[in-house]
Amino acid sequence: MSKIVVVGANHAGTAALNTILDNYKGNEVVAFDSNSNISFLGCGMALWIGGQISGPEGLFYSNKEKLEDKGARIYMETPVEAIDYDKRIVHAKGKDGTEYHESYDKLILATGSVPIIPKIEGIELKNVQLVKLYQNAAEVIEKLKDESIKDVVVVGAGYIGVELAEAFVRNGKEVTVIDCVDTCLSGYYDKDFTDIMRENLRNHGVKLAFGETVQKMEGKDKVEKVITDKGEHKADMVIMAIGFRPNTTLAGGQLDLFRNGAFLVDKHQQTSQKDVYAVGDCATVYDNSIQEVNYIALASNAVRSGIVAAHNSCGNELESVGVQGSNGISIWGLHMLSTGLTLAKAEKLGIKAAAVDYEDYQKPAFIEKNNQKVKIRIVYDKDSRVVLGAQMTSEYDISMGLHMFSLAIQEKVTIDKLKLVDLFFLPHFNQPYSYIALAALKAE
Ligand SMILES: Cc1cc2nc3c(=O)[nH]c(=O)nc-3n(C[C@H](O)[C@H](O)[C@H](O)COP(=O)(O)OP(=O)(O)OC[C@H]3O[C@@H](n4cnc5c(N)ncnc54)[C@H](O)[C@@H]3O)c2cc1C
Ligand SMILES: NC(=O)c1ccc[n+]([C@@H]2O[C@H](COP(=O)([O-])OP(=O)(O)OC[C@H]3O[C@@H](n4cnc5c(N)ncnc54)[C@H](O)[C@@H]3O)[C@@H](O)[C@H]2O)c1
Repeated sequence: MSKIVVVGANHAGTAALNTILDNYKGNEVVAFDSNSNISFLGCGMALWIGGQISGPEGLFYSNKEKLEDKGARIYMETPVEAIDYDKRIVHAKGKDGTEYHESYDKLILATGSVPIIPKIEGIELKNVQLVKLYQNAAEVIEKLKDESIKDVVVVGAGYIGVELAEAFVRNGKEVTVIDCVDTCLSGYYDKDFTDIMRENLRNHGVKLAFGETVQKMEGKDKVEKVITDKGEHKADMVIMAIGFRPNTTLAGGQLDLFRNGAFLVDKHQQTSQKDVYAVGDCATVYDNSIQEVNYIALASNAVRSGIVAAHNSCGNELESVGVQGSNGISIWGLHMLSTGLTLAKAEKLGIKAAAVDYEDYQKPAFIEKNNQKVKIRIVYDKDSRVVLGAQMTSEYDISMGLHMFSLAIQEKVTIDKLKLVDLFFLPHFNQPYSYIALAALKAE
C-alpha cells in the first residue's frame, strides 16, 4: 500500500481521489485545496447569472465530507506552499497558520489554472470582475442587485465571454463584448461558424467590439469605461474572460514544463519526476488531432486525466487514449460543437488540409415539428485522408454526432470510411441520407 498526496481537489483532483478511494482500498490518501469549496461547475455560472437556474446548489457534486467518508484526509483552505521532490515532502499551511509536512510515495498535482489578468491601468477598479470560482459568481450575482449597474463590458469573446454575454443580456443589462481578434470563438470554429454565432449575439442585442485591444479602464473608485485602441465603452461592470494559464508555481524548477508553463506529462499523466503525476488544467494533454502534446483546458479533460493518474499511482498501468479538445456551447438555443482542428488551425500548422461542408434538415421534410437545420464541416488531411476535426451547429441536439467525430479523430478514421459508415435511419431522428455521409461524399 502507498501514501498518496493530491494537491488540488477540484474536478481533476476529485476525479483522482474518487478513483483511488473507490478502487484501491488500504492506501493512505491526503489532499490539500486552497479553496473553501470544491467541484464547482463553472459551466453553471452563466446559467446562474442569467437566471436559467434557480441557484448554485446543484453546481457542486463533491465536498470535503464526501471524500473523508471514503477514508481520505482533506485539508481545505490549506494551500501547498512548496514541495521537496527529493525528500518527497509536501509543505502546506492552513488559514489558522498550522503547518503541514506530508510525506508521499505518490503525488498527484491538480492545481488547475488561473485567469489571465492583463497588466493594464484601471484593472484594480471596483466592479472589474474575474469569473473562475464560485466566489466570483456569487460576488457578481450580489453586485447585480445594484440597479445602477446597467452597462456590462465583457473582455474576451471565447467560451466564457460569449456565455456570460448571454447571461447578462438575460439579466437585463446592456452588454458589449470586446475581443482582440476580429471575431468570437476563433479558437474553436472557422469563420462560417463564428459568423453565425456573432449574428446570434447581435440579434440578441449584444454590442460587438471585435478586433479591439483594451488599453485601460477609467473610473473614480468604480469602473466607468473601458478604453480600447479603437474607442471607448461605457461600463458599470467589466468581466475579464481572456483565458486561463496553467497554475504550476509548485514545479519549483524541478519538473519539465510545456511551452505555456503547464506540467509536461506522458500518457500515464506522469511528470518528468517518477511517481509525480499532474492532471487537469495544470497539465498537458496528448492531442490526437495533431499527434503531439498540447494544452487544452476543459473539465472533461480534467476528469479523464484524474482517473488515468489515479490508476497509475496505484500501480495499475493505464494509458490515456489522448484527446481532441471536443467541446460545445449553446447560446440562446443555438448549439455549436467542435472537435479537433479547424481548417484555419490545420493550415496554420502547415497541414495539407481540406474541408467539406454540408447543410440539411435533421429529419425528412414530412416531419413538420422539431426539425431543424444542421450545418456541418469535416476537416481532413488531403494526403492521409484522416479526419482532423469537425464543427457542427444547429438548434437540434447534435451532441451524439460530435461524439462520433471525436472517436473518428482518436481512431484515425479516414473521410472515405465516413462516406459509407453504417448510420441508422428513422424519420423520428434523421434522414435516410445523413448529412454526415453526404458531407463526406463531397471529399475529393
Ligand atoms: C465560467 C467557466 C465555465 C466553464 N465551462 C466549461 C464547460 O462547459 N465545459 C468544460 O469542459 N470546461 C469548462 N470550464 C473549464 C473547467 O472549469 C476547467 O477545465 C476545470 O475546472 C479544470 O479542473 P482542474 O481541477 O484541473 O482545475 P481547477 O478547476 O482550476 O482546480 C484547481 C484546484 O486546485 C486548487 N489549488 C491550486 N493551487 C493549489 C495549491 N498550491 N495548494 C492547494 N490547492 C491548490 C484550487 O483551489 C482549485 O480547487 C469552464 C471554466 C469556467 C471558469
Ligand atoms: N463550453 C465549454 O466547453 C467551456 C465553457 C467555458 C470555458 N471553457 C474553457 O475554459 C477555459 C477558459 O475559457 P475562456 O473563455 O476564458 O478562454 P478562451 O480561450 O475560450 O477565450 C479567451 C478569449 O479572449 C480573447 N483574448 C485574449 N487576450 C485578450 C485581450 N488582451 N483582449 C481581448 N481579448 C483577448 C481571445 O481572443 C479569446 O477569444 C478555456 O479552456 C475554455 O475552453 C469551456
